[in-house]
Amino acid sequence: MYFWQFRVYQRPLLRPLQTHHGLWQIREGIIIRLEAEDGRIGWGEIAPLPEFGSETLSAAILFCQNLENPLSITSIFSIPEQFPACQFAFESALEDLNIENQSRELEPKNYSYLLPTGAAVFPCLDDILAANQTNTYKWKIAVNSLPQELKLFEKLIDRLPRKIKLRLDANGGLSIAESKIWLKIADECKIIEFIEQPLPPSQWLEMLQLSQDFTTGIALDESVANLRQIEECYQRGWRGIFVIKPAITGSIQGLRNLWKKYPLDLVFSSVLETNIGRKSALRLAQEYPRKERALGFGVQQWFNNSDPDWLEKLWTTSANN
Ligand SMILES: O=C(O)CCC(=O)c1ccccc1C(=O)O
Ligand SMILES: [Mg+2]
Repeated sequence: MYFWQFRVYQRPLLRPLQTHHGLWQIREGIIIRLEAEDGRIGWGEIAPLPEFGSETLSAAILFCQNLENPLSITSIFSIPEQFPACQFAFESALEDLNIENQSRELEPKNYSYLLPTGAAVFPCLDDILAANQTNTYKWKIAVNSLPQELKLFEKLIDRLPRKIKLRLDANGGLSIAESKIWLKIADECKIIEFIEQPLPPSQWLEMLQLSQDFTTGIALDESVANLRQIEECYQRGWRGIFVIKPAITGSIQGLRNLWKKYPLDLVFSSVLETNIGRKSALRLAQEYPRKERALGFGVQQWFNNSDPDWLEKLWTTSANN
C-alpha cells in the first residue's frame, strides 16, 4: 500500500503559445507524491490536455479527492480510461519509486525545437539556431490566413540552413484544400519532415487519403491522443506517423504493449508538463527501440526552469491533500 498526496500547480508560460486551439498562457496540473511503506518516494504528474480529449483539470482534481488513501497497486492499474492523465501520473509515480538508477541522463540530444508561432519566429531565429545543436524544428501553422502563412513560410525556409528538417503542426486547423497546398509545397521543398494533424480528428479518412497522395509524411496527433485511438487508427489502416504525448495517452504499460504489438512509427511529444512528467515521458521514450525521430520535447524555452526548489515550495505553500 502507498500513502499519497497531491498538489495543484499553475505555471505561467514565458510568452503565450499560439496554436490553432488558441492562446495558451498558463500550464495547470497536479503533482502526485507516492510513499511506500519502506519510505521510498515516487513522483508523478497529471498534466491534462482537454482540447485533445483528456480529462479536464477539475475532473482530475475531483478524481484525486475521491481516490483511496492508502492506495494499492491494483487500484493504480484500475484507474478508468476516462482519466488518461491520471493513469499516466500514478503509474509513473509507481515506476519512479521503483527506479534504481535515478541519475541516468534523460535529456535527448535528438529533439525537435518548438519555434515561436507566425512572424514572432523572425526576431529570435538566429539566436535559436546558434543556441541549438539539433537539426529538427517545429513551427505551428493554421493560425493565420493561408496566403499570409505561405509568405512567412517562404521567408522562414530561406533563413534555415540546408541540413534542417522542419515539422509543421496544424493542430487540425486546415481544410482539405489547404492541406493539399501545404503538402504539395512540402513535397517540392524537401525540408519538411512531416505535417502534423492537418485536419480535425473527424476527418480521419481524408487524412488517410492525403497520406496516400503525397510523399511528405503526415503525423496524427489529436486523432491518436489515447491508447484506444492509437490502436483503432492502426487497425483501420494508418501506417503513417503517430505523435504520442505520454502524459495524456493513458497507461504507460498499455503504451509499451501497443508498440510491441504493432510496428508503430512514434514521435514522442510534450504537453508542456513540468520536469516531473517530463522525466517519466523521456524515460519511456528511451525505452522505445526506434530512435530515428527527434523527440518533441524541445519546449524548455517556454518556461522559467531556474528555481530548483519549486517542488518543495509547492508542497509547503499549498495543502490539497
Ligand atoms: O511536439 C512538439 O514538438 C512540441 C509540443 C507541442 O507541439 C504541443 C505542446 C502542447 C500541446 C500540444 C502540442 C502539439 O503537438 O500540438
Ligand atoms: Mg501537435
